[in-house]
Amino acid sequence: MGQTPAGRARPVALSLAGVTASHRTGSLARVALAPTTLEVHRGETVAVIGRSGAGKSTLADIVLGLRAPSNGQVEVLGEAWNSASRSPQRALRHLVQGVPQDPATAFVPRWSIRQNIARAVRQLTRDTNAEPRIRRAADLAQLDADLLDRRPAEISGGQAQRAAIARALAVDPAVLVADEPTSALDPATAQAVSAALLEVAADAHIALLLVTHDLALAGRCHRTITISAPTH
Ligand SMILES: Nc1ncnc2c1ncn2[C@@H]1O[C@H](COP(=O)(O)OP(=O)(O)OP(=O)(O)O)[C@@H](O)[C@H]1O
Repeated sequence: MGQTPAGRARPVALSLAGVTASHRTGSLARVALAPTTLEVHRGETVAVIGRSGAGKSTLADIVLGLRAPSNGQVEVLGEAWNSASRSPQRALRHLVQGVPQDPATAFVPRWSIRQNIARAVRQLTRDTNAEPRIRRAADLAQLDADLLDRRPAEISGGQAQRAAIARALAVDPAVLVADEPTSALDPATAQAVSAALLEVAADAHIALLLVTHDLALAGRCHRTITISAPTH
């Protein structure tokens, strides 16, 4: 258990120990992430900054379970989550959710936002009654409930990003990974969506890993870690 800045003890949601990654191009393996060790508690917001190419998105993908690390372990709520020899177990998948740069990638275009979120709930939890989860998640993400019956293309970019946050929240994650989630939005909308994300993490006791180039936004997180490009 650790102390959050609010002073309350909260469990560790995400733990990385000596995690590295390399990308293979043909026969050449190139180190993409220098050894990274990190703990994030429930309700804690951590900004991930660093130069272009330093490995921030690689780190985000490893935490999301989208790629395996070369070395080291990732644990979620104390359970083995991702390593070179163990990919994420299906039963734990709901625990780590992503908020993508482009919310369109989170949704099936021909379905309403409600149907999209209901599908995520069905696939990732055993809950057969998605509606209360959808309403709570929309409320937390500050998404107007009237927009739930529209298709992704029928809402604005900022609303779509709130819908993507709601989709992630509906399955009750312990960890949220947002990789430059507001880079496609105008400054005022980006500001509002970022504020909503930080509030969500606190309100739903979620560990937030926020990859950003925006130092002002990083300054509003509890903590910032800097990823440095690996030395070859
Ligand atoms: N699919 C890939 N195949 C080969 N190399 C890759 C691949 N994706 C990323 N890399 C390399 O891995 C390193 C880390 O890339 P990554 O995308 O994680 O950086 P980043 O810090 O997120 O950069 P940015 O801020 O520009 O988004 C870079 O050297 C990049 O060129």
